[in-house]
Amino acid sequence: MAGKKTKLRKVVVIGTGFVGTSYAYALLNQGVVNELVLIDLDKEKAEGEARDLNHGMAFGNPMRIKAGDYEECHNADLVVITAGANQRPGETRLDLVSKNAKIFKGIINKVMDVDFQGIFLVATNPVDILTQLTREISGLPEERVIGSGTILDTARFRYLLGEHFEVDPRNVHAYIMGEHGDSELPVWSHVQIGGVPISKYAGITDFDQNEEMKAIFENVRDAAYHIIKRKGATYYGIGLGLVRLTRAILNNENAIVTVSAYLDGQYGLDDIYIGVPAILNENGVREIIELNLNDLEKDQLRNSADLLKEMVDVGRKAIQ
Ligand SMILES: NC(=O)C1=CN([C@@H]2O[C@H](COP(=O)(O)OP(=O)(O)OC[C@H]3O[C@@H](n4cnc5c(N)ncnc54)[C@H](O)[C@@H]3O)[C@@H](O)[C@H]2O)C=CC1
Ligand SMILES: CC(=O)C(=O)O
Repeated sequence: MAGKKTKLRKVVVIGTGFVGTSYAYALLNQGVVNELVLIDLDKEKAEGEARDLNHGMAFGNPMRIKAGDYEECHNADLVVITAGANQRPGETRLDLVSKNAKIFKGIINKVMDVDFQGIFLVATNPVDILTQLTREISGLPEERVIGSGTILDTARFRYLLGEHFEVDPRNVHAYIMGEHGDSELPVWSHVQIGGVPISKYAGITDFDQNEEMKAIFENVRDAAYHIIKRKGATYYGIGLGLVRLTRAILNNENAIVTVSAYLDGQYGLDDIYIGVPAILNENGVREIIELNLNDLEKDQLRNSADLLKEMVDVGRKAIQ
């Protein structure tokens, strides 16, 4: 029967460690793509992961999964990068910058060598800095280079607020902005529960002084440390977050999500990738949502951006 040809949706994931394979597993369960190619420095690992995932196909969603090489990026819609070192207990994300910047230089050059025309989605830490370096190395337009940014932190914030107020986290609207890391900020001025501002819902006005609210934010900010101390790495949350972003992009959803996106004057910041709410669609970042932040939030965002700018320079020097 002649019919409308459906567009193939091909994703390549580079790095098949904890994060890359959690993403692949979540993709298989949610049926977002037609083809998934796994690339890793350790080719045997990528091959083993592809076989294992394929053996779940009868219970998941039909798609092609295989291990491959960089030429697969030529016609990919999306290249997701999860390759590189992760934090050891006590290490910050920023401690990884030089090591992972060098790994990224090699990876991005190999992807661009095969004339990649799609969108990069970066998860490797420090994610804001590696996203900026990905853009600089690849030369792609900024809207087509995206970092997972604070998508996970925002999900953690919504989850903890939902637990505290006994409301489904899907009905909690809240953002974490800034660095995906220790300098991030909770945007208390825009938290809403079912459309009701949190100050009205909870009867609290000074969130930064309230012990319970402070503890919620600290648990968000320090979540990775708490998990890494207990199990060595975090991966399920970000795996699902990356699928959320994949859907927003490949389904042309125009979804508002917090990602690391390029600022060119928004929030008074220039030439920086940082976590902000943005509208994502098949072209990448369509638009940055500019919230009316209060003075404290503006200061916190600027401090976070200043720190990231310094670390971008460290990353640039490492790959000169
Ligand atoms: N953005 C976020 O919210 C999150 C980011 N992460 C970050 O994701 C990254 C990956 O973490 P894990 O999967 O736990 O690490 P992992 O060590 O389990 O996996 C990393 C993989 O990268 C591969 N790799 C290393 N160099 C490579 C190269 N040049 N080319 C191709 N593959 C290469 C390794 O062989 C390994 O399979 C880390 O930087 C981690 O901090 C982790 C959790 C959340
Ligand atoms: C490791 C990391 O970046 C996280 O879990 O937030």
